[in-house]
Amino acid sequence: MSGPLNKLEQAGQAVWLDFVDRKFLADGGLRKLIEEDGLTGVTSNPSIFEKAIGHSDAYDDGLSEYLDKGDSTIVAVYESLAIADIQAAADDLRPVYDRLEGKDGYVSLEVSPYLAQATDDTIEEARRLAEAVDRPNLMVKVPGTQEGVPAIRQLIADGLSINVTLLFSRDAYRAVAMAYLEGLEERVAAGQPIDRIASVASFFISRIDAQIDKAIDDRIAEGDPEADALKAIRGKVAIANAKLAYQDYLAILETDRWKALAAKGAQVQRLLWASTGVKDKAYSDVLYIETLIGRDTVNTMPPATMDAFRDHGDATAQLTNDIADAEHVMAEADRLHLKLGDVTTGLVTAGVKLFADAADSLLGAVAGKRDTFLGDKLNGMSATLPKSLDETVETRIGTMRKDAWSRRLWAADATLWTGKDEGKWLGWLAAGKGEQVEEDALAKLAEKTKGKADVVLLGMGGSSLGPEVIGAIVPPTTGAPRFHALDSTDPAQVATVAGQIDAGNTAFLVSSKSGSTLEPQLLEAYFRSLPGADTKNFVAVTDPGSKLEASAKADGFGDIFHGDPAIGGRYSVLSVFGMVPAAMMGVDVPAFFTAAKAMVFACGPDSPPATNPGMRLGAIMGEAALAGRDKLTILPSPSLAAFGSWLEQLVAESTGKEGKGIVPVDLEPLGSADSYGTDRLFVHLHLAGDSDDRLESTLKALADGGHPLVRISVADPMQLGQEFFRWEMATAVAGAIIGIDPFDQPDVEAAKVEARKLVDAYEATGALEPETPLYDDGDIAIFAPGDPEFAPTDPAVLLSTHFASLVPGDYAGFLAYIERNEPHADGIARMRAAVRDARQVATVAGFGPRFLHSTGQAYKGGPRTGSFLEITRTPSDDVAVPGRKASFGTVQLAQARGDLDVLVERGQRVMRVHLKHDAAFDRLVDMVIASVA
Ligand SMILES: O=P(O)(O)OC[C@H]1O[C@](O)(CO)[C@@H](O)[C@@H]1O
Ligand SMILES: O=C[C@H](O)[C@H](O)COP(=O)(O)O
Repeated sequence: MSGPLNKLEQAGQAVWLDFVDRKFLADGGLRKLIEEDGLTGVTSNPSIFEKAIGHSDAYDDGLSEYLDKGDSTIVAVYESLAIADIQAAADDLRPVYDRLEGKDGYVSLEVSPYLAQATDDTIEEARRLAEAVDRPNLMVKVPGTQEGVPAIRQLIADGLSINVTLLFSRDAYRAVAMAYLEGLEERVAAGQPIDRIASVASFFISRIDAQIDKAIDDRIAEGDPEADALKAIRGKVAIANAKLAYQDYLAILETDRWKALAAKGAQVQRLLWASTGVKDKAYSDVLYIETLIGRDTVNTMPPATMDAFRDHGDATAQLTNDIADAEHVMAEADRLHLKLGDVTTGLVTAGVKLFADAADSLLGAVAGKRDTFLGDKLNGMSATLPKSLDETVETRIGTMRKDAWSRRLWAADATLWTGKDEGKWLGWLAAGKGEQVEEDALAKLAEKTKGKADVVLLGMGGSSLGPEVIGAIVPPTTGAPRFHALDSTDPAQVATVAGQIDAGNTAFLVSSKSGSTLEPQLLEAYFRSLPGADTKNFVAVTDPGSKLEASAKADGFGDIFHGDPAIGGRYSVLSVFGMVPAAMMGVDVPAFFTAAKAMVFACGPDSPPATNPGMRLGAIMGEAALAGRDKLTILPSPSLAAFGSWLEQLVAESTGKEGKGIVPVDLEPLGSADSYGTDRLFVHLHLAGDSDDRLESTLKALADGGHPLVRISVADPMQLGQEFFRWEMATAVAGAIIGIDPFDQPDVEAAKVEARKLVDAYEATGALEPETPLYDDGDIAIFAPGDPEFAPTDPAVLLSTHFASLVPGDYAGFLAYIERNEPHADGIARMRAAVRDARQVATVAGFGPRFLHSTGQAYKGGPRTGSFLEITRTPSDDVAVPGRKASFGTVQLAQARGDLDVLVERGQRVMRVHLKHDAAFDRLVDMVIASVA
């Protein structure tokens, strides 16, 4: 053969192809080039794979095969495809490699561009890729950044063949040339062979001209007096730079250091001309080939450039011609202040970014294909947002991608948030993969619990809400015990649960991360005192070293499970705090995690924000909050109604602080679309099979009316774990956008301190501190200690004044320290609907003390837009706490008063209505509804 491409070989230059594509390989395209054009190598980069994989369906068969395994990360999927191509190309080139005894015949695969600034990670990744590709004619491509240089030295010393990429300056080239020599010297010193180690230094051409030429054009357009001199070097700087780099190469060959290595069989590190497709169409399409032909060099050509050279290239060697001219061009560039140094430095950063962008886009494309493949095994999500919110969300997603939020979140980078200790609180990421629980131990516990009639969980907030939601939504196996979560000091509620069980045939679960929360302590004392209760049937779930762990051990609990201290309570549902109760209530935990995995991987570090369901939802929540839509209104389909009580703790306690945050609105009765203000973000969670016509038509009306609406679809209740994980990620992301630490709860302790003070005083004196009501008729009493504006008067006036202060953007809260039962929930719902419709404000409600460990943080620390009606009552049948003077009823009242004091202190509006007997509740409901009518 004697075409121009073949002639390059005679001039000492190797022809490589800067392109990979599955179909091209499968069709024998590469073998044809090897046979007909004398091609001896192939290069790839993230942009090349992005074009190949991201924009064609040629890879879909391979993709399905991989995705079938179920637990592949997106990077693993991408790598499997890329590696298969690289192996195929390496196999095509293997005869060349063998014939040339390892001097050529290489295929290059680049390390992740995300690692270009990390030496150790680059080393690790290069070793891993070399092992995975498992071909002697692989060159691992490593960026020649400052951090890349020591990695290159190490990898050469390891015995890998390395293609150093992203070289733009002679200084950078000389640094990697030295790293190559050092790596070889290290091997020689260790008595290892060096003759099969190949390396190329990829020196980029066209990207330099693209920058310099643009600067020249701008200067000429501005009327620069040096226009002629500038024009004279247009399109010449990159070539001159490369020619001089080649002179540097020749100089290295003259050193004794090199000669010593050569004597041991070392191969030269060839300069490879990369980026040789012309970017300025005004230039000859073979400009960056013809000018750079010389001995022991490589030119890697994009297919079009290769075709052009085959067609009309001139293979005369010119690389060492006109060196003085090259020096003159460089001197002129310097004199004309074209700042080549800055350009080449900038190109390295831009080059890393460009490849990272391509990788993001590629991973996004793979993620999209993966989602399609998974179908409804991955819970779906769609959003209808008003235009301005949609734009800010997309802009945010763009900056999140550029700033690598997916990777940084998984890498526990606290600078995503406030830069404090957030990095220590990300154990929930691993928990999502099931890494925090031991399935065998749970299976044993499930077996042990099977024979019991009931399981009663005693715990608060993060230690009870997740299990309660699982119990309400996920179907247990048949014959499993009934499950009760008790998170109250309300005497009636305690008595209700006690009345439903036989303590001798019940498994009790005392659940507290800190192991020092008051309520589970009191409840444990109470249930252990019931006839038939046996501590062997008690299980503790707590963090290692807690007070609960010590007492459970001392008291002979049947089992103790340890939580992960790197997980905060509200993020703990996929750890033992959710999974121990799940196992006890008969949920198939391994199957639950298998179903959850699809979301965990979809939200993985390699899933760019646009295709990362947790990140996208977090961006919507965060941006909506910043735009004043800070009331996250949860509208589930009937079977998912319970989900909100877990979600509201996560969102409220995580984001509601420093006067900022998101106020979750759960279980608010559905209103007409026009009863909602512009401070709402609606989220509809839908379980397949559920239907609710009124809800559906309201959702449609909301979206049509310009309200933001996120719709989430869950195909199967076993996929509930996906929602736990999605929302954890989303909340962490929303926290980052809002600018707070989503893992602390700075305002929760204050109410506990106030309640403790009152209880301690009670234990000492036998009475709670007296208070003076504004109104008392023997049925109800009203207090408003925080507001001096209130004078003793008629209750109707007090209530209407209280609600009259609500303006759009505010929210009304009903904090009810009474039994959580249906009649109470109904009454509260009626009051909420009346206030919402009358004042066009969001309404929230919580039963105390349950909500104190959940949404209470946001009510105290979040936006100061709340106006609360606290409801307390004198219980008709109080329940004593064994070993204490204070009864459950007294403790509950102390908690309510402590809560009120702190709300007042934090500048929220609050009025308290005390019911002197249970029947007064209905009267209160009527009075509230009348007060806003
Ligand atoms: O599991 P623990 O330590 O008993 O805490 C229960 C709940 O109380 C809180 O600390 C709030 O008081 C929550 O964050 C937590 O989920
Ligand atoms: O190794 C090859 C390089 O990655 C490639 O030549 C870069 O070319 P570009 O500047 O056209 O992206």
